[in-house]
Amino acid sequence: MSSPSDQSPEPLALSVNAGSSSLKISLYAVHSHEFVLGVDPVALLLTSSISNISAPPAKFSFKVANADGIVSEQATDVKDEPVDSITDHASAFAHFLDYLKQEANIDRERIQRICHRVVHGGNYSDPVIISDESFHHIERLSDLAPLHNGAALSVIKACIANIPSAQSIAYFDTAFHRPMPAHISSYAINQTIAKKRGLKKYGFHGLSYAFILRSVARHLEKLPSELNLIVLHLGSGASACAIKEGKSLDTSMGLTPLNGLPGATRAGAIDPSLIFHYTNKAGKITHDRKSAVQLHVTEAEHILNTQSGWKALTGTTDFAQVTAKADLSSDPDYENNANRLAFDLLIDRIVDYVGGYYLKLNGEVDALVFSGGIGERSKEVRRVIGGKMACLGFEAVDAEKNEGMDASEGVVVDLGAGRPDGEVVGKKGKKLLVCRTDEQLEMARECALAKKFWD
Ligand SMILES: Nc1ncnc2c1ncn2[C@@H]1O[C@H](COP(=O)(O)OP(=O)(O)O)[C@@H](O)[C@H]1O
Ligand SMILES: CC(=O)OP(=O)(O)O
Ligand SMILES: [Mg+2]
Repeated sequence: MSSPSDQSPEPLALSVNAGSSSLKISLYAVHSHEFVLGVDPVALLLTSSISNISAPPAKFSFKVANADGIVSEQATDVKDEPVDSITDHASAFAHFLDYLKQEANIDRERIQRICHRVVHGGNYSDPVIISDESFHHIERLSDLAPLHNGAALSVIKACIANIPSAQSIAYFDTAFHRPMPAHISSYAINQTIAKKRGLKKYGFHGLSYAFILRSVARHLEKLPSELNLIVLHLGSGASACAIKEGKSLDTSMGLTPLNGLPGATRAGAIDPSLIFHYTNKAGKITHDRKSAVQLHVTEAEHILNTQSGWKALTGTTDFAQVTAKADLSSDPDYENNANRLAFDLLIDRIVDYVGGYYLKLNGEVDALVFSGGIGERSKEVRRVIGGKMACLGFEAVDAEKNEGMDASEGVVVDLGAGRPDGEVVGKKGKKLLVCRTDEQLEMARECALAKKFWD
């Protein structure tokens, strides 16, 4: 096991990203609190991920960065080690802390700030220091993000207990979407009830979209406020976002992260009446004993959040396996190949959003960006979606760049091969990009630059 190269007395910031089926944790040295264009105020020391938390055995990875803050694909630390003792986000974090203590030469006392990705922040628009009040605010929103907020709170509790020297700060996925105009974020329901109960589109994956916007702006040498993008964040939970002049215009998730694109265990958008025909217990409250907080979710929400998506269609939550068995080179046989049905269904739903967002942006789109585990790794999804974009004037997918994506370097990779008519788009727009999103870095960066959190 290599040791982190950082032995300087700079403060450290830990960033924790509790996803629906994963926990991703990165540790950074904080170099500066000043904004300098193109320079990161933090440097990565190590990163760890625990995946498959909802489809055991969970898999643990732990990698130490080199002196340039880069984790190479060849890093020899732990990779995808199955760990039976990990059954939820709290035990995943405990495993990480044990590992940090035993294997990495890090003094926990040096960790001064811990940034937590909290998926639902309601009307909070800025990050908040964890206090009794903010903790309870996040707890009250747990029913609106049943796979997420409780998991984040369990890790926040573990940090308060095990790293008492550090201050915990919550960063919200919903914050990025606060600028959405009311005619887009409102549902066509009674507005008195909607306002009283906060029933509107909040949108999620906002930390990822903020990171992608900044990274693509850097890549295209433009200001974020000059960019119109359609971004696909395709992971265990999947969403799309239309970004207009650097602000969220629309996104596919809604009041909760259930709406929109289907995911590993989530149905995505359905006719809301469907669930009452699926089960006659739809309205019954279920008590999820595994959840770290008391959840009041209905059987309907339980089924649509945890018993649907790729898991229901194919039996696996891993889209790589779905793709491998989809037999993409033959005509579809949906009756006999559930994997092909799942693959084509995802493509169909992505096309719905991309087409709609293209019109909402008046066809003025700088780039379509793929991100998340599926967007960054599935050459098949990128090839098929990329192919469909050509009719809108996007560059064609360069097959070699697309196939070689895993081995390529950089945060943003351009897949474009010029227009089919031979015109090379260059910096004019309608590019096909992949962005290796990093919610942990987004939080650590924002934290380092927020002087109010360091006074
Ligand atoms: N080569 C691949 N092809 C298609 N999908 C992949 C591939 N590798 C990983 N994935 C998918 O990416 C998902 C994880 O995405 P990620 O964004 O890391 O998840 P999370 O939502 O937990 O943060 C996995 O569940 C798997 O379905
Ligand atoms: C909001 C959401 O679904 O997040 P994740 O994909 O990390 O589960
Ligand atoms: Mg995620």
